[in-house]
Amino acid sequence: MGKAQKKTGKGRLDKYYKLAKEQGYRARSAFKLIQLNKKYAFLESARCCIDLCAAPGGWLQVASKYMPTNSVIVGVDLVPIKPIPRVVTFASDITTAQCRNLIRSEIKDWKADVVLHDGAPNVGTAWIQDAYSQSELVLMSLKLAVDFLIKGGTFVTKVFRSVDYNNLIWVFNQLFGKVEATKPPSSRNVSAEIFVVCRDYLAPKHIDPKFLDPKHVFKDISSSTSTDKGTSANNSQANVFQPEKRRRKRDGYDDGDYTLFKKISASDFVKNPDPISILGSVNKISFDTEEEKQWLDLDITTSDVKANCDDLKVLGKGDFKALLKWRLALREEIGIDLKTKHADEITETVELVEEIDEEQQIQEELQRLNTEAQARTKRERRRANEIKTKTIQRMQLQMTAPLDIGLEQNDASLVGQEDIFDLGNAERGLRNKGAVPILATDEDMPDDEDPPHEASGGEDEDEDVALDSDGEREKKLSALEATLDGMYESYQEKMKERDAKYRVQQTREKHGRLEEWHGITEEKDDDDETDSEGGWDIMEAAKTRTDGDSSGDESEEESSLPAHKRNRAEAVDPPSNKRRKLVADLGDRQPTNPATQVWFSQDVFQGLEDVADNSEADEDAVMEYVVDNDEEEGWLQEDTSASEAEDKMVLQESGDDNEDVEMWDAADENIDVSKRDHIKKYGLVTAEAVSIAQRLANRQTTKTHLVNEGFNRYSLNSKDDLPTWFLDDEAKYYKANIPVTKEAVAALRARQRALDARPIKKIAEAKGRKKMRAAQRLAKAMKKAEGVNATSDLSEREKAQQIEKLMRKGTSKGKPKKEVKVVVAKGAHKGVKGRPKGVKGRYAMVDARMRKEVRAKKRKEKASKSRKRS
Ligand SMILES: C[S@@+](CC[C@H](N)C(=O)[O-])C[C@H]1O[C@@H](n2cnc3c(N)ncnc32)[C@H](O)[C@@H]1O
Repeated sequence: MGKAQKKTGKGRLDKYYKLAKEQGYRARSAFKLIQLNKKYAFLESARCCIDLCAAPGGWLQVASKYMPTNSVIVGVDLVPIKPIPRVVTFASDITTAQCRNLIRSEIKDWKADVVLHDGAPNVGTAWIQDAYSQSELVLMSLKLAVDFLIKGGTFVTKVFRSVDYNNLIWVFNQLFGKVEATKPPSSRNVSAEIFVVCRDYLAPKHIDPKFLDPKHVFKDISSSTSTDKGTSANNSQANVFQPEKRRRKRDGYDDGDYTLFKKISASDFVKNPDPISILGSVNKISFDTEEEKQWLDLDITTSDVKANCDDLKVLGKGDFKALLKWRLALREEIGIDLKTKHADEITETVELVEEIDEEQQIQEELQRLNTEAQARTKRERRRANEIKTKTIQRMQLQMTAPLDIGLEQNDASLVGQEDIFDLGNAERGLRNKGAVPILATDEDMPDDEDPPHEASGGEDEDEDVALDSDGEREKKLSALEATLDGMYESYQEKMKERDAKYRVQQTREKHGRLEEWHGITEEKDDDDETDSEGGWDIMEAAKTRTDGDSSGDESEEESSLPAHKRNRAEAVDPPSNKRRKLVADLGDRQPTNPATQVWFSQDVFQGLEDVADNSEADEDAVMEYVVDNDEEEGWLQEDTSASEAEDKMVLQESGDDNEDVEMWDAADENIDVSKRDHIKKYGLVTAEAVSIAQRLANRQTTKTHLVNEGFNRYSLNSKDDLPTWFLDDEAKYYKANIPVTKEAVAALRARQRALDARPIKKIAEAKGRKKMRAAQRLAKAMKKAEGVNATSDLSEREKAQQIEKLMRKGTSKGKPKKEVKVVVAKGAHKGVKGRPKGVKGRYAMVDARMRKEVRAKKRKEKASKSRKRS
């Protein structure tokens, strides 16, 4: 789980949570409705919508956004819902007649085109009031829906896969033309919730009340559950002893426990008197406590047992038996059960074993190994199948809204799949790839610890003798340069780490260079090996590294080299000084990694090669990696924002219809076009560029003149084989000085100011709220003033005074914020918990440093004010 993800509550702060925050939705569930609507498109044409169980209002926000203006939207929940523009809400229990009457009075004789229900009992603050179970709530919502829905209308409801699921679906099918159950991508995988979209309401003249009566709808199941308590255990037994053949009685999930994943601690499993039902009902046996971890080190806990404990849902009969045996052995080991074998019995067994002839032993051993291997392959195959099914399911459910940003990355069911396209890993992989030749070069070198320039005195002596003096000097020189380069790079690294200013400068420089850089110039290197590396390789490498965690090893290996060797190695093939363009044709390469194979074995990828052969357009099915680095100009993406400019690697998946994504093709590279595109999008962004443009516009210069100016002593320098530090220095100081005009700088500043002044959405909303409150205050004051004016008890003078007072209040800025006393947590206040002594009213404990910061801020403000005045 990533850092940003909250550890508790199913990692609540997932991408949809963040997206919801970003887009101003009150609940992440809003995306479920967006995705459902994307698939079934019921909101766009709806004129009236009723949302049952609507708090906090995420779905209402979506409805109000997607439904036509002037449509009627009504939201009901046990808890009050904060106002939403164009939406009427009230607090009521959807299972009551009062709720029905409220809706009726709201929509009058209209009929609803859509009825939504996302209710869940025991959710929200009013959970105590929830008397109904989820399924009953669904039925209640259906009862309301059939009352208000128009013929052909749509009812969307959330159901959980429980014992009642099939009965509910059956009822839906009686009342609607089309009933589909679906799980939108934003619905968490661990949740057993499913959304049923019932379309084409049949609007029968008479509906048998039994259809909507929980007693009748859920009768069968409840009777079976009450009489069949034993079957649940039997079912567990069946799960364990006939995992392949079993016909599970799909009881669904326990009420209130709608998670798909169940875990039990090893001690619970070992100590529980009914291990079989545990094996049949949980997904994993975990070893968390110290004692349990010690059990992992015991001989009886073989690697097979560990693997089996990890995922019980994929085990076969033999595996379950092995687990039960292990449990018995462990119980004996830890003294829960008495040892059954006496010492003499054991001796006897040993003697017996000795008697068995050797060949038979080998046969048995072979057979055992075979069975084990078979079981393992079977397990692997089953796992692969499961992964494949889940992937396909996800792809089917995946909708192409921009919000569907990928699949859940933390889903354990997609092991391996998520990191195929993990850019971070790929980047690391690439770096490590770059390191491979480095290490290889090092290994090829004589196995001594001497620095390169001293190597000639070691085992290389014979070779050195053969060298003429020039060659020798050259060799020494290049070795020296390599060392220098390495040292320079590590110096830069250290500077970067230490000096914040330097970092800012670097970033600025990078940004500065962004403008100067016009696309990807193919830097064809002599080093074919690196150039021929495709994006595929990188992905593969990244994947392998993640799997085997070898990246750490390699980098460790690298860092374990002596410093001078490392430096030399980097100098031999300085990966950080190259921008590589890696184009991988998917058709050319065969994935070797099983996870990758699973990914590409999906139906959607079938026939890709054929199509690629036939159509030129499909060459776009190429993944393009562009690797950049700190020293070189940044990657010129569409967005030049600081964070993106700092991204070192960008993966683009291009397609004909995707105009947003530019395809950088080495063969079809057109610097001018990309430059023009960039200018079109962002305008001129450097003072130099604006100055030149002004000169051109004012006819102070001509195109030919500019072209001629481009050929100068700065542009014709060959940069081949020059050390990095020298090139860096040159980039800083050795460049043509293009004159900039005051106007150009002013124009750019003005543009930046305009950009800065553009309020972000939140600010705009806050301003809107403020305005609305001010208007409300004024309206209230005016109403009161009218009242005062109308009274006959007051004299005209008193009336005027009161009205003036009221209007002053109405136009004031609202209640002044209560002053918060700042208490610095030092001296007597240090470490004080609760209210510090002698402090009255609202207070805030602050760090001493914070006060300094506040003072510094005030000082700065004061200074800037006085500067403005003068
Ligand atoms: C998952 S939330 C709904 C979220 C909502 N769709 C949204 O997007 O903001 C479930 C809601 O059902 C409400 N609820 C549960 N039982 C209810 C009942 N009997 N009547 C009305 N609302 C109920 C809860 O108060 C809770 O707010």
